[in-house]
Amino acid sequence: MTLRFYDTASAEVRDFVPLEAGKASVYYCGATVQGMPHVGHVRSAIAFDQLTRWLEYRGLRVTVVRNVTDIDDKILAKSALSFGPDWAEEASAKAEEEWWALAYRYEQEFELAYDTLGVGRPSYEPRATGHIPEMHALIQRLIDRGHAYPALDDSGDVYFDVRSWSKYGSLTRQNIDDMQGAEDADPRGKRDARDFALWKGFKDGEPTTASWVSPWGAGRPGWHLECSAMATKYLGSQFDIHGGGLDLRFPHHENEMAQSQAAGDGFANYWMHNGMVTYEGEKMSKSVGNTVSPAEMLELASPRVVRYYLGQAQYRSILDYRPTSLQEAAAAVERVYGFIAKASKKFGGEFVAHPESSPVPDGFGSAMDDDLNVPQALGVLHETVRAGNTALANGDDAGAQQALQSVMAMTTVLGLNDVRGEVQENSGTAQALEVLVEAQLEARAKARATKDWAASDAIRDVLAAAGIVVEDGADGASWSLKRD
Ligand SMILES: Nc1ncnc2c1ncn2[C@@H]1O[C@H](COP(=O)(O)OP(=O)(O)OP(=O)(O)O)[C@@H](O)[C@H]1O
Ligand SMILES: [Zn+2]
Repeated sequence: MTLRFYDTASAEVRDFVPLEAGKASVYYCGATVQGMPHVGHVRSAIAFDQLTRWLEYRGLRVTVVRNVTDIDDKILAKSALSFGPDWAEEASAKAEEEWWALAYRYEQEFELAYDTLGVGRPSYEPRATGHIPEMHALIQRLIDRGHAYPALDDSGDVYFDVRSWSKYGSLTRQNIDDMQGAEDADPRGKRDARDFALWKGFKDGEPTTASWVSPWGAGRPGWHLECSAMATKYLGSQFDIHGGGLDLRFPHHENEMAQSQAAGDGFANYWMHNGMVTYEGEKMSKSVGNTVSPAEMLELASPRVVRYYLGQAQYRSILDYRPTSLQEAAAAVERVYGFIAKASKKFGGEFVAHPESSPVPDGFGSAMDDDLNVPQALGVLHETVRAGNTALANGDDAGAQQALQSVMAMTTVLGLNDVRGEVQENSGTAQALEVLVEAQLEARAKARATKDWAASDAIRDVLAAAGIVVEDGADGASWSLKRD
């Protein structure tokens, strides 16, 4: 079996051949921490979390770097607003908030959303502000090779010279003359309006804390440069996969690729881009104001349902948000976890204790190998659940146990068992709950045997109040946790 991914740079699905056998290095663009996360951001992180988990499942040792862009025009502008009369940010925001405090506050909101929804922590999460020397070194290499120049005016900026790099535009297959100008600086200081800022000279009125000394004068780095410097610092001058949302393909990734390759680095071998979460057809975006935050979605559904919903489409497709889609996801999760609960109660925790050591079905594996075809993989998951339920109903213990192990392996590799705030089927909490509820059900059975209906109903009410549903069947009472 071969892993294959769609590579945006070559516009084709390519066999994945890592630079170093048995290893994979992945960099994907993290958040510009200028505001609250929305579920579009989280979908991106879930897509690359699925990639990481799948590479690991296939036996690769994966190094993942996801940056935090903690210095940026938008962060400074938001902080400046907090000092000015127009301040009208979210009620929770403190007035007069320094840019670095604002960035850190939002960084933590992103971390909380990632953790709640089971996005594994990367191997490392560099902040742009911690890598200024590496950025200077990259600018210097570009100047030395004739691909960058200090601004022609006195702004103190340094620009990448797009005309000096013949491959400029190759990631997005654009002709340089058809491209828009870069809007990050006054065009009077540039050789070409498309030249983009590597370094932004300090301007009056900006906070001095957002300024670093450099050979070209005080200032701060440009966004594109930040990612190039951080990716190569940790993953080397050439690495396997660079990821991010499709909206970043141009100009961000085009510029990253141009400046890194012009500096002499091989840079990314594969470029992978997740599709957008849209709301009524339009990209969910802070600037459009059509966002749904993870916290809002988590009021409508449990973390596992939200994770399922955001991760169920193939990562390159558009996910158009409709509130009813959460109900469909909830029903799917209910089917899968209803089976896990029933079967693990019957066969005990050992069948779900080490899901990572059980293999996934072949059909699931080949779907994931094929550019992470999650919808097809989920088809196999649901088929296995159906087969497991049939086996349970027919008293086919071996078949049901096998289905249970497969289902645990599949849900684990999809990250559905790492969400926060759900009782994990294989945890000590689940086992303790099992013992306590069974004791209650035994007491209830005794009460019923002596026709003490008041006592039996009282036990049922206590369990119901704790969110436990009791069902009486031919084989006695069974219980389950009430789900969304
Ligand atoms: N609506 C969306 N759907 C899917 N991925 C998204 C969406 N919006 C942003 N992303 C991705 O999330 C990651 C972090 O994004 P970043 O902080 O740069 O946000 P952004 O694009 O500036 O968001 P916004 O447009 O809301 O300001 C990037 O990989 C980006 O492509
Ligand atoms: Zn980036």
